[in-house]
Amino acid sequence: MIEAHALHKRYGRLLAVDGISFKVEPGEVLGFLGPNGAGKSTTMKMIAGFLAPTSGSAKVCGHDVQTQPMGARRSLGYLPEGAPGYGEMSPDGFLRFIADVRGLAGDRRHGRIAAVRSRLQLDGVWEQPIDTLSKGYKRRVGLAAAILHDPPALVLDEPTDGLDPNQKHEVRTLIRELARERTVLLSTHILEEVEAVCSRAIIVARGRVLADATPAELLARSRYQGAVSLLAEDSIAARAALDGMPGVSGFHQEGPDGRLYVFPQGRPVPLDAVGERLRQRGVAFRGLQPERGRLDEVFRAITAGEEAA
Ligand SMILES: Nc1ncnc2c1ncn2[C@@H]1O[C@H](COP(=O)(O)OP(=O)(O)OP(=O)(O)O)[C@@H](O)[C@H]1O
Repeated sequence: MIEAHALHKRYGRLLAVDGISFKVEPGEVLGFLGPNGAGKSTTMKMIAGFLAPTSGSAKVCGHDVQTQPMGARRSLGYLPEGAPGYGEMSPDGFLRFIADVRGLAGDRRHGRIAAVRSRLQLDGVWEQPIDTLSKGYKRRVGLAAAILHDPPALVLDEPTDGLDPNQKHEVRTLIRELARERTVLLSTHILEEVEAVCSRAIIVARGRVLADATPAELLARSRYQGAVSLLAEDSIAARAALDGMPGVSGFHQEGPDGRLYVFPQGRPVPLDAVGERLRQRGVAFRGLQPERGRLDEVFRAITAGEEAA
């Protein structure tokens, strides 16, 4: 379990974190989401014990990060933003170094290094300087270091930032696997990541929590949820045909192909009835489909006007 209680962090005149509280239970992947400068990294550094809070506290598996740092550090794996330091070292040297820092010795040390080498598929680059690895492999080395001591809780700061789509997919699959037996807090500003790996998301801006919900609950706030969309040969005729239809609240046309969105009123727009009505009125159309809602729109609505100065 990871807990934050009224965390505050002040940098001079800037209150970067302004009373953030949450709990992450085992088996949960909590996405920490927010615009640039929202206070995500600062919060994660306070949970990881790299930065002292101005006030408030954090606990990892019941250990207070400030007053019981040894217990908290033992229980937590932390992936900082960007690439691992010590770029001149190979994954082999770096992970042996981390094992020393973590106080791993004997069979356990040997076993854990072999376990992360295999789990993160580092065989092919084991002796290569980290500086010369691709971003995807660098991130794998960072994750290997974070889980080397087999901690029950993980804090991952933007784990897929800067990776190409294949590497993103690979790291997300790994996170989902790791999360099965752990508590995971990850920060991101990539909305698709929330849907791909998170069981819950907290949206922060200017150091405050603005929303705490499951991805499905967030999607339910989208005006696109329950809408249908279609490509009409004559979209003015399509609008005229559907205008006033029960359950339809309005229209919006967008995108390079001029897709027409039909918004719901109360309950989802009935897809079949829309198709039937267009056919009856002789309006040619294709690509009629239901819409599931858009996280980007919900995120924008929640954080509008909340960018850091
Ligand atoms: N050491 C520091 N000294 C002064 N200000 C800082 C320091 N570290 C961060 N800040 C400021 O605190 C605010 C929060 O920064 P933080 O890095 O926590 O945000 P973030 O949500 O992680 O942003 P990003 O998505 O860009 O990484 C920003 O305005 C940032 O400029």
